[in-house]
Amino acid sequence: MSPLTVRAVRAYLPDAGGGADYHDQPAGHWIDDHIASPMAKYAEYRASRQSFGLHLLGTVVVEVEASDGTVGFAPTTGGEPAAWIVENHLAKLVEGAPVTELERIWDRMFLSTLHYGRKGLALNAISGVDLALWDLAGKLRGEPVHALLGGAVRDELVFYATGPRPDVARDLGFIGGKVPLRHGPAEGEAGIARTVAALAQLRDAVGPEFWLMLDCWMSLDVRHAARLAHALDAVGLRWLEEPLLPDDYWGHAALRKRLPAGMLLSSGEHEATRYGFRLLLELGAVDILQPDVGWCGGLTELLKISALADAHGALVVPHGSSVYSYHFVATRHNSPFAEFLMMHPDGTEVVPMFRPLLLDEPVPRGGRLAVSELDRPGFGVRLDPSCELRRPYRRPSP
Ligand SMILES: C[C@H](O)[C@H](O)[C@@H](O)[C@@H](O)C(=O)O
Ligand SMILES: [Mg+2]
Repeated sequence: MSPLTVRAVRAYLPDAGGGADYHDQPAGHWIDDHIASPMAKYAEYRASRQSFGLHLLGTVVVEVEASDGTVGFAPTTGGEPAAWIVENHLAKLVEGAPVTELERIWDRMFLSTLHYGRKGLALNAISGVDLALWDLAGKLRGEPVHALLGGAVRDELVFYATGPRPDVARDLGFIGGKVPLRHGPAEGEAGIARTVAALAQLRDAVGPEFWLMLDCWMSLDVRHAARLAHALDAVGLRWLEEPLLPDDYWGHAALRKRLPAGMLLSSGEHEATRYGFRLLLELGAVDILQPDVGWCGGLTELLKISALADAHGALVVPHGSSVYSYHFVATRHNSPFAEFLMMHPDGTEVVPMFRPLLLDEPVPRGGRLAVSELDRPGFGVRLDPSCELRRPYRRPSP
């Protein structure tokens, strides 16, 4: 019997916001409420990250159809430009390939886009195709992706929650709460004082044992980050996250040496491929790597990043990406917990992270998720038919 091949690759855009581009939310959502960013040095862009376009790309849904009609899919961030890359470039390299050749397909997608890729949008597009191929592989075998990855090393996943209410996260059973930094260097000492007061209040609310983390979303410089970290020493932060520009590997390494004892440094959600993460590891820049499986190159690349990190004794706790990272976390010894992004508008309820895109999207209950809840073929989720999709770069069927 001839091997199954990829018959078609398609890229769709949902008509609704949210989904994989979870920053694409209506006004008033906590995730766009005065959160520090590199653009906050410009006062007009300080109150909202949407004001400088953080939400503009939107979600892209990639489908890969096998020659027997089976379809795998995955969403990621990238919107219409990513759809163009998938339909007008990557599809040329993927259509006709045996569905089992994920490594060779990945290599061809990465090498053929080097002249405009390496990181960012092109790697988001490659990640979407790669994740859709893993979903297809599971569906063809009738196995959940975690089984294809060598099987679970734990029976349940435990989660920390990212959002504005770590007090609610604690009551919901999460192991920790990560809050966004709101005041960057442009707000000077007054900004530091406001952050210290807010975090001290949160520490009082959650008690001494509950993990508290601060996500700085690339907004600081080494000097300000070191000053802020020491001002927060009494709060007992578990880690300081992504304080500097992602390309400032050297700054991360210098800052890590200047943090208070016991405060870890995490980064990586805007990094891509084993090459970028190798630089973070070899410079001793981070304690915890946080690749996003929809942005770093997909699951095929995340496995390489994970093995490299493991050899360096670093943890890999993927940036919130719903089921697309849960199957991975379930199977990796150096991924002891996972992130859950609280996408409810005020962060007080657990709702599916990629809503309104998916059906059967599992969510933590009591801050935990049994691996058995992932035991459906592929990534175990379906597209919600009520979420309209359009295909802007439709090509004639092969
Ligand atoms: C909450 C943070 O500001 C980001 O919006 C979030 O997407 C990311 O940095 C995270 O770690 O979840
Ligand atoms: Mg982050």
